[in-house]
Amino acid sequence: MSEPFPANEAHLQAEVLARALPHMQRYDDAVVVVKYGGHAMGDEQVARHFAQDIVLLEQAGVNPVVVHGGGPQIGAMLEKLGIKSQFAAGLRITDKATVEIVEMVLAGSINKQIVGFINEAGGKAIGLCGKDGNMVRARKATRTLVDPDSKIEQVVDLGFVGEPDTVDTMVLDQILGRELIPVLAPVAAAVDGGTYNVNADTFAGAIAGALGAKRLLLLTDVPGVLDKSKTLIPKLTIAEAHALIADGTISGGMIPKVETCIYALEQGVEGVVILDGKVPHAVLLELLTDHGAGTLITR
Ligand SMILES: Nc1ncnc2c1ncn2[C@@H]1O[C@H](COP(=O)(O)OP(=O)(O)O)[C@@H](O)[C@H]1O
Ligand SMILES: CC(=O)N[C@@H](CCC(=O)OP(=O)(O)O)C(=O)O
Repeated sequence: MSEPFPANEAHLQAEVLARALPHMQRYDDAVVVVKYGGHAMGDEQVARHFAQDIVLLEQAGVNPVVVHGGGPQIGAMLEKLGIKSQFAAGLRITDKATVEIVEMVLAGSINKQIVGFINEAGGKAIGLCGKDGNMVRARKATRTLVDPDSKIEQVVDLGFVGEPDTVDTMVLDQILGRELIPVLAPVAAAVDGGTYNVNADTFAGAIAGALGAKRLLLLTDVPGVLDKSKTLIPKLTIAEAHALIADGTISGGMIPKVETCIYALEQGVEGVVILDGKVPHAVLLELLTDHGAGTLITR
């Protein structure tokens, strides 16, 4: 339990709660998918605040679904094991040895860590990955990249990197609305039974689309989408986002993030926000106060 406000500040707490009411009503019974990126997870105190936010949402009648990443944590484990890793278009080129580590780190240690934090905050979290109940089946992902010098297009083999092919929400439908909070690791089954490493943003977008989520929040380590002079862009349309990818303003890990936003919006998700997950209570700030944070992308 946190320290109570002194008596003279208690009215402030009541005021704050009352002001959150219209926001709570807006999201009553709605599904909100929150993607918690590996870079945003670094600080344990921030992770505890994140867990509190998720439990508070659930208490307020929202149905939060957490999808987590873990890119830096996978990188650290690969380095420990002496396995080299490379990225193309923001995606980790994943060989057989790497996909085993990816599954171990994502569906094992990180998933259970987040479940632990949410349960410590008084929630009832259930940790799953895309393989559970055949929730997410993936197909092999490919990317075509243009060589900056020769300008020749090259197809890059990303190995065991998958893109969601089908999403079966049966397991999530059983969980949601019953005070249980699903926490999902972005590992999926291949149609032939193997394992695919799926970018966590892409995974979150597919889940949000399949569930018809009202909001998708992507928590990362930057304030949102930044322009060339590193200033936050508060609002973007799909067309503007495409243009920023094409002119190179959006690069690296921000590419799958923004592509996910576009996909989720096209699937019917009402609004998608990219925001800084290292800000304490970033989720509550975005959903339950008048001050939106980060970059809101809309159709
Ligand atoms: N235009 C941009 N605005 C903000 N971040 C960008 C942009 N272009 C590239 N990035 C990079 O994308 C990173 C976020 O993606 P990523 O590292 O994959 O985060 P996460 O682990 O949270 O998914 C930022 O830290 C930044 O280095
Ligand atoms: C294919 C691919 O790139 N998969 C990611 C999965 C984890 C992830 O996406 O984590 P963040 O959200 O922290 O970046 C990876 O291997 O790093």
